[in-house]
Amino acid sequence: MEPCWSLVVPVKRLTWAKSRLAGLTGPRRAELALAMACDTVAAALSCPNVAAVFTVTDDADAAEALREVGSRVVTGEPGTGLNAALVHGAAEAARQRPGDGVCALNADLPALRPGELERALDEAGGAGRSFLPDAPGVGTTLYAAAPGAGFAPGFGGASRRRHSASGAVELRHEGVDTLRRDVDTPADLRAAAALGLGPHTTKLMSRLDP
Ligand SMILES: Nc1nc2c(ncn2[C@@H]2O[C@H](COP(=O)(O)OP(=O)(O)OP(=O)(O)O)[C@@H](O)[C@H]2O)c(=O)[nH]1
Ligand SMILES: C=C(OP(=O)(O)O)C(=O)O
Repeated sequence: MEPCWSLVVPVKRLTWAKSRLAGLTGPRRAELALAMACDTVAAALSCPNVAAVFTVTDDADAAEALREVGSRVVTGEPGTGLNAALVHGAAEAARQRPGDGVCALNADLPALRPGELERALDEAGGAGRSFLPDAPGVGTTLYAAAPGAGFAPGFGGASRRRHSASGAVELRHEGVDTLRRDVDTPADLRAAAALGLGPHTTKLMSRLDP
């Protein structure tokens, strides 16, 4: 099958990222945020229906590493938060790959398996605008706009309810555990580890103090 999705993956400046993990990793928090982003991007790029991954970041260190794993880095976001950064990335994706569906994917999915993303995107292709709630069922890990559908993400806080109220279709929950398993807290990281972390995060975790 021809790849038909452009993914937009937002990566916050590393010094501000993953504040809820500060207690676990101390000064390694930024490295952990970047390792999880690299695993997310690498898994997404292995997905047969993903044509390109656009990472949106104004962090120079993150940009270098994210380029190395194969993403196209988009800089110059407005600086007004996550949804504005996603819209900025989606505009660049549409410029470079007109005709693709555009899908926002959080960068904190270190256990992501390409087959799960492939299945969700296949379903999203027939749904106009769609989304997948995170594992706790409050937030969102993926928001997709099929070709021709408007891209209007509403991430932040209780975004599952917001996306649902906007008329976006909630995708099936079955068989997509790694796609829903975002990592904000130490407990989330343990849950992701139980699913199987990607190589960047695994390598970093092995260096962290017990
Ligand atoms: N480019 C960009 N990415 C963002 C921004 N805010 C959040 N993100 C990204 O959006 C996704 C979800 O982010 P959050 O969970 O809200 O923030 P976080 O830094 O991951 O974690 P906390 O500090 O614990 O809130 C992650 O991939 C972040 O890197 C932003 O303003 N710009
Ligand atoms: C921004 C979101 O992610 P998180 O739960 O990681 O803050 C969200 O779920 O809308």
